[in-house]
Amino acid sequence: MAAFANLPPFPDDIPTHPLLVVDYDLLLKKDQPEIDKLWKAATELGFCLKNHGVDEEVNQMFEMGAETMSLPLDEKMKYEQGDEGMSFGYKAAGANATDEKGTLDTVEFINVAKDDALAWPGKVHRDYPPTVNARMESTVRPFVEKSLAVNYTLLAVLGERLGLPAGALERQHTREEPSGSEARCIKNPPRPGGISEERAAIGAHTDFGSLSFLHNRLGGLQVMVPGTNEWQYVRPIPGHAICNLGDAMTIFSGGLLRSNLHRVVPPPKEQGYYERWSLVFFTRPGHSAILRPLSDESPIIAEAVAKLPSGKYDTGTTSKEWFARRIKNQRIKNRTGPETWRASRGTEHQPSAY
Ligand SMILES: O=C(O)CCC(=O)C(=O)O
Ligand SMILES: [Fe+2]
Repeated sequence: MAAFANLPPFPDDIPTHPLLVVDYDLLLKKDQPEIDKLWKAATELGFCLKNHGVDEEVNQMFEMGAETMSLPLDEKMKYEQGDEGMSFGYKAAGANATDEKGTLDTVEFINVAKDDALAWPGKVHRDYPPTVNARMESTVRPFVEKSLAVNYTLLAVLGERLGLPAGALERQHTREEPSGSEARCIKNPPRPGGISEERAAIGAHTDFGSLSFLHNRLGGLQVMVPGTNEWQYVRPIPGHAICNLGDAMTIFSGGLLRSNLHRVVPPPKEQGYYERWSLVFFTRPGHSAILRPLSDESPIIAEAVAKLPSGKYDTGTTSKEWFARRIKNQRIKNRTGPETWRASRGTEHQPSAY
C-alpha cells in the first residue's frame, strides 16, 4: 500500500520490550528448542513469529482496509457492529471506552467473521460493505485460511506441551462451528506529538479469544511488562507477526498460559504524523465451548488448577457469552459508569468479574 512507503523507522531512543522471536518453519519441523521458546513466550507475554508465509495476504488485507475506510461514514455506519455484543462489522472511532472514566477510543476498524469469509457467497452472521465483498474471495478468505493454519499449528504445539491429547484444543476451535473468530483491519488517524500517551487509541486489555496473529507497520502497541506496572512499546519488525494469547488459553490451561495486558497509544515521535494501520486475525473458541480449565484431559493442567483458589477459572460461561459480554460493555452507548468498564474485563481481573 502506498501509504506504507517511506514510513519513518521506529526511533532508537525509546525503550522497547523485546519479544522472543519464534520461527514458524522450525515449529512445523517440530524443532524442540523452538517449541521450548514458544512455550516460554506463551507463559509470559507473547512472541514475534517469523517465516509465517502470510505477507502477501497481509498486504492485500491492508488494501481492503484502506478501501473500506475511505467509504463515506454514513455508508460504513450501515454495517456498524451495534450495541448488543456482536463484534462483526464496522466500528467507528469513539464507539468504545478505553478506560473506567469512559475516555473514547480513536480507532476505526472493520471486522470480518471467519464464518462469513469461509461461507462466502453464503452468509453466517451478517452483511459487509461492498469493499469487503469485492475482496472476500480474492483477499479475505485466503488471509483467513492462512491465519487459521498458523493458529492451528500453534494450538497443536501448545496442546501437546500442556499434556492434552492430540486434537483436544483444536476441538474447542473447529473450523465448522460458528465462533467469534475474525479478521480485523484497524486505522488510527495521525496523532502527532503533544497528545498524551494516556489518551489510548485502544485501551488496556487482554485479548478475548485464544490466539491473535497481529501485523503492524508503525509502533504504538505497548505491553505491560510482566511483574511490573510499566508499559513499554513493542518495536514492529518487518515481516514478523506479533502473536498474543487471549483469555481462553489462560482459562483452558488453568493459568499456565498467559494472556498479556496490552494497549495501543500514538506511535512515537515522527511516526505519530502518519496513519497507523494494523491487521489482526483472532482465533476464538467455538460459540458453545465452555470456558473452564481442561483439567480432565490433562494431568499437567489438573496439577496447575489444584494450586489455584477453588474455581478460579471456572467462568461458567460459553465462549459466545464471554465474548459478547466483553464487547458489549466496552461500547460507550452502554456505559452507565465505571462498573460498565469493569464488566468488560477479562482474565486480568478476579473471578468475581465474570
Ligand atoms: O493495533 C494493534 O497493534 C493491536 C490491536 C489490538 O490489540 C486488538 O485489536 O486487540
Ligand atoms: Fe488486543
